[in-house]
Amino acid sequence: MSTSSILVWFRQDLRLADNPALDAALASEHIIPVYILPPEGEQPRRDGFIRGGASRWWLHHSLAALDRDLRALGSRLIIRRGEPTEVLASLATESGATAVHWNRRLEPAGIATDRAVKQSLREQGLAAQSFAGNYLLEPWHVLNKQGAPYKVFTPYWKALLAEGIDRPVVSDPERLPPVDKAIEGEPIDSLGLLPPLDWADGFADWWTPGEAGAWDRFESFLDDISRYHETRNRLDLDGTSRLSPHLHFGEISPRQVVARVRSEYPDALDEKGPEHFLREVGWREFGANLLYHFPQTETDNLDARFDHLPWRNDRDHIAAWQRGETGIPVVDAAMRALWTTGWMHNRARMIVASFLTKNCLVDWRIGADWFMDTLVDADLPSNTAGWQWVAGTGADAAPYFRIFNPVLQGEKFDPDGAFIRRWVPELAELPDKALYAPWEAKPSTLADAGVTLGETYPEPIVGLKTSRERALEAFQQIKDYER
Ligand SMILES: Cc1cc2nc3c(=O)[nH]c(=O)nc-3n(C[C@H](O)[C@H](O)[C@H](O)COP(=O)(O)OP(=O)(O)OC[C@H]3O[C@@H](n4cnc5c(N)ncnc54)[C@H](O)[C@@H]3O)c2cc1C
Repeated sequence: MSTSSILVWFRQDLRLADNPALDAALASEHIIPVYILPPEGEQPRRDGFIRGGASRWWLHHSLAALDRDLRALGSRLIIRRGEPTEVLASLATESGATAVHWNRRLEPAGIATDRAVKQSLREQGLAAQSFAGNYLLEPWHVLNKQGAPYKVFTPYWKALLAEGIDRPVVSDPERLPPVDKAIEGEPIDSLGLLPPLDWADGFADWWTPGEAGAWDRFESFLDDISRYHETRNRLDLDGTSRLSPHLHFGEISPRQVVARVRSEYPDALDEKGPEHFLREVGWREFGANLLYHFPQTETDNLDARFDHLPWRNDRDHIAAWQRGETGIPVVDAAMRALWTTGWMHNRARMIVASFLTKNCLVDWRIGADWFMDTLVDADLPSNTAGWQWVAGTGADAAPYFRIFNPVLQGEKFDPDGAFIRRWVPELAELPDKALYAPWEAKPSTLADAGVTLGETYPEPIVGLKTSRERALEAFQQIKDYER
C-alpha cells in the first residue's frame, strides 16, 4: 500500500462498484471522496440553464445514499461548493493529497470543466487522472471506416457490437480508509437542492435514489426482461426498467447492466427481450456519441433547413402542454404523470414531443428545456437527441412528415385506457370509444360520464387534422434549403 493520499472526485458516477476512478485509488493509504457543487451546478447548460428541480431532488438523495454507503465502509463524502479547480486545489493542500482521480463527463460543459481542472491541477504539481466510467465505450472509439462519427443508429449499434459491448467491470471495495477528521465538508441539506415547494414530495413514492435503489429496480426488472420487446411500448404497463435516472447519475454503470444481463442470458443478443433492452442501452451511447461529435446540437438543429422553420411558439399552447391541459387525453396524461413522478415513458415522450413540435409548431428547444427541468433522468445527450429525433431536426431523424396521431397512439399503446384514466381522472367514466378523442363523442356520452368539454376538461387546443396540415406546409417552405 502506498502512503500517498488521493482525492476521488465524484461527479455523475455516484456509486462505489465499477467505479474506475475509485478503484485506481484503492492502493493508496488515504482516500478522500469528494463531491463539488459548482456555483450554478455542474450541469451542462444552455444559456444559463441549471440542473432542474426534479434532477436536484434526485441529486440530494443520491448524495445522501453515497455518503451512507461510504460510511458503511469506513469513509465519508466530503461535500464542498465552488469552482472545481479551486476546491480540489484547496482540498489537496488541506489533506496533503498528491493526486486527483475522476470519471470523465462527455457533455460539452463537462469536457470543458475536465480540461480546465486537469490543466490547473497539473500546473500545481498534482497528478490528475481521468477514467472512463459512464459509458460502454467512449465516442472516439466508435467511428466508421473513414474515421468519421456515425449519425445513424443502426450502423452505430453494429459498430459498437463489433467493438464489443462486454466491457470489464471493476469490483466494489470492501473497506475504505477513514477520512481525517480535520477535513470538513458541507452538510447535504445546506446545498439547497430540495425544492422550496412540496411538489416533489411524491417522488419518494416512485424512486429510491442511490446504488442500492438502482440494483433493486434492475433486479426486479430482470424478472420481466424476456417480455421487454412486447411490453416496452405499452403506456399502461410497467414494462421498462426505469433505470434512466440511476444511469444518468451513475448509480449503476452501463457496463454493469450489460454484464448482469449477460450473466442471466449468455446469448442475450439472440433473445428478443434482452436484445431489445441492450439495444436501448445502445441508444444512450448513441446520444452521447452525437453530442460529443456534434456539440453544436445542444442548441442548434443538426439539419440546418430547420433554422428557417416558422415556429409559432404560442405561449398559451406551451402553458397548456406543460400543465397537461391540451384537451388531447394521452398527451395530458403523459404531461401530468411527468409532473407527479418526474419520469415519462419513452413512447409518451415521443407522443408529447411530436404534438408540441408539429401540431403546435413549438420549437423543440422549448420542450427540451421543460423536460430538463422536470425529469428526474434529465440527461443532456439523451434529451437533445430525443427531441431532435422527434422534431425531425436531428440525425437519423423521424422524417418531418411522420406526425404522430395522438388518438391512434393512445388506442394502440394504452388499449384499455388505464393510463389515461389514471392521470386524467376527470375522463375516467368515459367509455373506451370516447376516451381517446372526447371531442368526437356524442353529447349524451359525455354527459353520462360527467364530462363537459371546456369546463371539466379542455377542448383540444388545436385541431389534429388542421394542425397536421399546417406542419406539413411549414415543412414544404423549408425543404429546399441546404441541410
Ligand atoms: C423527447 C425525448 C426526450 C428524452 N429525454 C431523455 C432524458 O432526458 N434522459 C434520458 O435518460 N432519456 C431520455 N429519453 C430517452 C428515453 O425516453 C428514456 O431513456 C427512457 O424512457 C427511460 O426509461 P427506462 O429507463 O424505463 O428505459 P428502458 O426502456 O428500460 O431502457 C433502458 C435504458 O436505455 C436507455 N434508453 C432507452 N431508450 C433510450 C433512448 N431513446 N435514448 C437514449 N437512451 C435510451 C436509458 O438509459 C434507459 O434507462 C428521451 C426520449 C425522447 C423521445
